[in-house]
Amino acid sequence: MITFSHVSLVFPGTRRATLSNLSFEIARGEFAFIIGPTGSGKTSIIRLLMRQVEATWGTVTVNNRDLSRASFRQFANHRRAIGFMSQEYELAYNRTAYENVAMTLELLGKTKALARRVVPEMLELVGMGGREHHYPHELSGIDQRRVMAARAFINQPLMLLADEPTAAVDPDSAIELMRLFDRINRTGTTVIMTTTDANIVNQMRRRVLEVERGKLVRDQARGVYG
Ligand SMILES: Nc1ncnc2c1ncn2[C@@H]1O[C@H](COP(=O)(O)OP(=O)(O)OP(=O)(O)O)[C@@H](O)[C@H]1O
Repeated sequence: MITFSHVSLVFPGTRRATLSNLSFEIARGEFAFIIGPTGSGKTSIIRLLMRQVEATWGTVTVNNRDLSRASFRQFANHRRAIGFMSQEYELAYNRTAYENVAMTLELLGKTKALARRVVPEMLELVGMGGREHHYPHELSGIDQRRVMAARAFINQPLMLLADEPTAAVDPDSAIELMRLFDRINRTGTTVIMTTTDANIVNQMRRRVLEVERGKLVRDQARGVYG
């Protein structure tokens, strides 16, 4: 589903390559952690997948389509197939949990009737059933992340990209969030997640891609943090 083929990324005005000659494949339905120290290039991999940045050399292919050659329409379809969750608390503060999740559907031009049917189901799935009408400030950090996950997943994307989603979450809550990601993964969605949290990587035992100074130094099935 995803192929990085000899991908290098050099940001304009910088001397050192942020990513150097990265090659790997991720199959549909996989769950992969991207680990590595701060500044190693984890977020840049996610940004390449979203085509927020383009490879300087090499190709990033998703579903046999070279992202750098995608037409505007193909790019729009590509972005619709991605659910994204960052490490920021980024719910709209003046909207309820329900409205925050329904917003994704609204942006995609879906009807309110559809939202009324699927949003409560999704909030139930992430463990927020009965709290649809709570505002973000009334929710704990972990519950806000649950709503963020619901928002990223409501469109049933082919892949869920998460950039350090457990940052600033206590260890128990981080594990809970991982159970949720596991549940999402079991529906067939490919999950790719950056993290520096050894505990969750060691508990989940999923594929581990380790980057160090922009190079892929380890690709291990059922890996540990190391
Ligand atoms: N737009 C940019 N212009 C120049 N350099 C950049 C840009 N974006 C990222 N970098 C550099 O690329 C390197 C890798 O950054 P990246 O955010 O991918 O690392 P990371 O592993 O995700 O780090 P963190 O754990 O801190 O998020 C860093 O040295 C960063 O300063």
